[in-house]
Amino acid sequence: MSEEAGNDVVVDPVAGDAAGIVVRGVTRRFGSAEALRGIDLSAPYGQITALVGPNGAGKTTLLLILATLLTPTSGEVRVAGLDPATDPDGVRARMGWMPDALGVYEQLTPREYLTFFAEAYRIDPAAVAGRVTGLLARVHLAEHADQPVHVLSRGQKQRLGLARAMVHEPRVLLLDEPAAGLDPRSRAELRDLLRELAASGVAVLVSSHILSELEELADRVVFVAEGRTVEEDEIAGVARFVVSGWRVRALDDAALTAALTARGVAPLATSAAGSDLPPMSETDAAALLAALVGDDVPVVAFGPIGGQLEAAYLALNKERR
Ligand SMILES: Nc1ncnc2c1ncn2[C@@H]1O[C@H](COP(=O)(O)OP(=O)(O)OP(=O)(O)O)[C@@H](O)[C@H]1O
Repeated sequence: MSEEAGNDVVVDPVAGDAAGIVVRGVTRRFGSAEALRGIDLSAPYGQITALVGPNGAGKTTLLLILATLLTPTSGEVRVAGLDPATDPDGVRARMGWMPDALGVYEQLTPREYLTFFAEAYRIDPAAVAGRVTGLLARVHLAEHADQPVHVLSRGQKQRLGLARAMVHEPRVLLLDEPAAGLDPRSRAELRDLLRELAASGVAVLVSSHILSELEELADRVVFVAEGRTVEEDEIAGVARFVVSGWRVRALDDAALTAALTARGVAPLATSAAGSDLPPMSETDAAALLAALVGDDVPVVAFGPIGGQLEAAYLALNKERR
C-alpha cells in the first residue's frame, strides 16, 4: 500500500490489497518491562481477524497502540493508512474502539450516551438522532434507549459499547474481549453484527479468549505470545495443528464402539459428549468418518476436540515451553 507521511492515504478496500491495519516489528517497553517485542500483523478490509494469546501476551497493549492511546517504542503501525502516533485525530475519525470495559456516564440513557459521542465525532447534527436510533435498534437496545445506563445488564452495556464504537461508521473496528459477559444469544447476535460489518468492508480486529467463538467468527487469526507474533494464518489453515484428538458421537453407542473396534481405533475416553479418539490427520479423520457412516453407525457429531483454534493455540504454546 502507498503511504505518505501525514497525509490521508487513500486505500481502496475494493482493490483487496490494502489492509485496514498493518503492524510491523512493533515493540513497547514500560520501564524495563517489554510488553511487545516484535509484533507483526495485518487486518484486511472486509475480514475479521482474531488476536489470540495467553494472559500477558501483549494483546491489550497492541490494541491501545492501534487505538492511539499508547505510542510504540519502535516499529511501524498503520490504521486505515494513517500512523496513530503522528495522526491520532485522523485515525480516530476512521477507527472504532471497544475496550473490554465500558467507561460509561452511568446517569445518561443509551440514547443520550450515543448522542454525546455522535456529537463528539462532529456528525452532522441533522443526522444524529436518526443515526442513534438506528444504532440502538442494531444492537437490540431500542427498548432500553431511555433508561439510565446503570440499570442495564453487563451484556446490554457491552452492546452499548459496540454501538459507541460504530457511531461514526469507522472503516476499522477494534474490539477487546467483546463477547465477555454476553449470553449465548447475544453472542450469536454479536457474531452476526460483526460479520455484517466485515461484509460491508470494515476491517475488524477482535481479541478474545473464547476460542470456539473466534473459530466461527473470524476469517484470520494472529497468535501472539510474550510480546511477539508466533503465527498468522487463515482460520482454515489452523487445521494442521489438530493435536488433541477427535470426538465422535452417535445415536447408537454400541454400534459406534463395534465399528471403531473393527477398525482398530480405541477411544481414549467416553462421556455423554461422545467418544474421544486419538490424534489423527484430517485425511484419516475424514476416512474414518466415511467408514463409520458406511457401517451404518448413526453419527451425529464428529470434530476436533475443543475446536481447531484451541488445538492450534495449545500446540503453539507447547512448542514454546
Ligand atoms: N502500564 C504498564 N506498565 C508496566 N507493564 C505493563 C503495562 N501494561 C502492560 N504491561 C505488561 O505488559 C505485558 C502485556 O500486557 P497486556 O495487558 O498487553 O497483555 P494481554 O495479552 O492483553 O493479557 P490478558 O489476556 O491477560 O488481558 C504484561 O506482562 C503486562 O504486565
